[in-house]
Amino acid sequence: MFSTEFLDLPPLQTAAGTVHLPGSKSISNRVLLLAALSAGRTTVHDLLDSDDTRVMLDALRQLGCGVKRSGSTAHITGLDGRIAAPGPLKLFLGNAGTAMRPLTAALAVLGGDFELDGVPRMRERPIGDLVDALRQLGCSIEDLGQPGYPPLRIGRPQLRLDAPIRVRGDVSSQFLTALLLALPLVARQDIVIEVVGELISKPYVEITLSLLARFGVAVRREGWQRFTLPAGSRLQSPGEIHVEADASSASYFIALGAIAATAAPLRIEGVGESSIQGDIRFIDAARQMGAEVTSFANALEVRRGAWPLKAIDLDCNHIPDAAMTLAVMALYADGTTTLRNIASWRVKETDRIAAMAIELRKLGAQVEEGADFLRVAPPARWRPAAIHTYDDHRVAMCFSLAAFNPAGVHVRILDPRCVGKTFPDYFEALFDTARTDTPHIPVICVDGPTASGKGTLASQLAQTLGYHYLDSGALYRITGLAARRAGLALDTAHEQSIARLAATLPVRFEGERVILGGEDVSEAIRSEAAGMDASQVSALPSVRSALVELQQSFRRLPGLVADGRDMGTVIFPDAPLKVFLTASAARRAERRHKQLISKGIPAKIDVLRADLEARDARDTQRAVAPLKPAQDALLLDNSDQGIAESVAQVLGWWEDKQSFRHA
Ligand SMILES: Nc1ncnc2c1ncn2[C@@H]1O[C@H](COP(=O)(O)OP(=O)(O)OP(=O)(O)O)[C@@H](O)[C@H]1O
Ligand SMILES: Nc1ccn([C@H]2C[C@H](O)[C@@H](COP(=O)(O)O)O2)c(=O)n1
Repeated sequence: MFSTEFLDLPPLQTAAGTVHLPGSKSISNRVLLLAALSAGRTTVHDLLDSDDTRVMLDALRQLGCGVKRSGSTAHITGLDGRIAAPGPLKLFLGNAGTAMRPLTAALAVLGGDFELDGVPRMRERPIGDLVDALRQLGCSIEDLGQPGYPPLRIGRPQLRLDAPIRVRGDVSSQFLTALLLALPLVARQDIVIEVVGELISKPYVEITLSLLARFGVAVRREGWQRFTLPAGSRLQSPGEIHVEADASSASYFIALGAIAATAAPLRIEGVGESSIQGDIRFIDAARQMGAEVTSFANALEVRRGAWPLKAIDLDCNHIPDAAMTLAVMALYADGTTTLRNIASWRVKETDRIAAMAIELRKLGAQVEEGADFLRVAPPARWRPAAIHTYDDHRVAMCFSLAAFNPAGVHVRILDPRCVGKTFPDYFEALFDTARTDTPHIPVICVDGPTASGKGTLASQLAQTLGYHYLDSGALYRITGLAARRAGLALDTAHEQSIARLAATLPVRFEGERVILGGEDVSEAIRSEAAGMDASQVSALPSVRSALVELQQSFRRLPGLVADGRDMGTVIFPDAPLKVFLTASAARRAERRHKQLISKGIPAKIDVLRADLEARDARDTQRAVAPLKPAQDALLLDNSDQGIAESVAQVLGWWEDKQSFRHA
């Protein structure tokens, strides 16, 4: 997952390959709660691992439920309708509506002493209609803050089950879902639920009914107005259950295929058109806009059909979450798109109608918003934009698709980590399937003499920007080590043999570790002697040529920070930012001395200084790719600068080259 403050998306052009979708959030959290409340042990396969499922699992553990996880499988030992830890207990449910609403209902009918709360936005998400329904039933629920919103305190109920329970269905279908999931716990007699108002997001209620059936409870439904839980209903574990991949998450890749899969279809693994999730009907909307979608049992293939996409006017009540993706597809349409009946967007993770309108306008679109609709006309002129994401995963994911704009303007996604709610590796999946010409992939080069702090600076830049990192010196160090181990003298007489070694290095980078032929050589290549050997082999032209392609292969989306001696002059001459980092020899010797001593390696400062000056001399005087600043490099002497200052300086230079409008 990208945990950076922002993520810059360079212009993206096409898409291809296969994406494997994570499990559905809606199904995962329903299944977890049902498994926890039921009798027996349930093994849940393909469970989504995300912020929302984590808060649900934590809450279930606190309630005394047995939870064991291994990878995407969870083993839940159910409570069989009795809470092992009836409180007092405080449950923190983040911003997970799929945890807050059903847990409120389940705990309220079972009774105990519980306080349920979440992040500040959760305190703005209404729950009053559910609380009203539960109070009709005789549940004890106290508003601890603003009435009708979390936090809530739950006490012991005095249940009255004979009269129908009336619940509003026109604000959120989660209120009805919460009652349906909780009431089998107390179905000593038939329990009737009546929906007041037009029920929205019906497909989500269908998911609830179908999962209840898997747990042995057959709800009788009369239209979408009346639901009966038969007397004697009891939640019973099905033993094993598989979570379908998330159909709402599929929408970003269906849209990606429609916008950018020009040569071959994009394959989406995990859901097919027969999914039980309502958002799968996003496919119909995408087809209307021009996508060519083929469905398989558990996969989809999508490619671009009509281009530009066709503008649509659509009632989106049945696909409330996925419909946000349509708003971004509308940027690529041949006219104005109208998305109707989306009032529920206003009470989601953020006010999504307002958020989408503001951010789409930043890109240059003409947008009109109403209480329950959004109208989007594509930009006459695209503008680069920094997209505010409002701690809303869907805003972040759908706006990433704006990076395919034909004007090639850059898009910055602020707080990309918010995708952790449902699709932690969303951006990784996007970068695996998006394609762009290599020159579009940004590279920051940091060249300079030894111990100037290149590695420190470059790796911190990469971390801050979410870019890949290339320590090119490590490749010469590994080559030197491999040559020594092969018994080769590091001289021109052995140049071809060493070059052959370099071209076929069995090297792997695992985070900070360097693995050569299965052996961890991370420490071995860091010695001063290995640095000298690297300097020697790096003076051999054939060795340098042998390593060019490998170094250039590190240039991958979303970008690269590379450090070395010739990054800006030879390997990435088109890099948009080149930094030549220096510090006085005295200061560099001091730093190296400190570095070695801190690792328990004895060293003498004057010897280190002589060594690094010898290395500087060889690196700058060699015939091929000598150490020197590229013509367009910015010089940074950090002799009197700390690390943070150097990093801030270079980030400032990088920022000056960007053209984002900040919100
Ligand atoms: N601006 C700075 N101020 C003080 N110390 C620094 C600064 N930059 C780096 N250092 C320290 O100097 C030491 C050498 O830094 P680093 O390993 O990044 O240098 P390098 O240029 O990559 O060296 P080499 O080319 O030999 O790999 C490290 O201990 C690092 O923490
Ligand atoms: N792009 C590069 C990187 C490194 N070298 C050579 C010269 C250095 O002395 C040696 C070790 O590099 P370090 O790990 O200290 O950065 O490798 C080079 O020629 N070109």
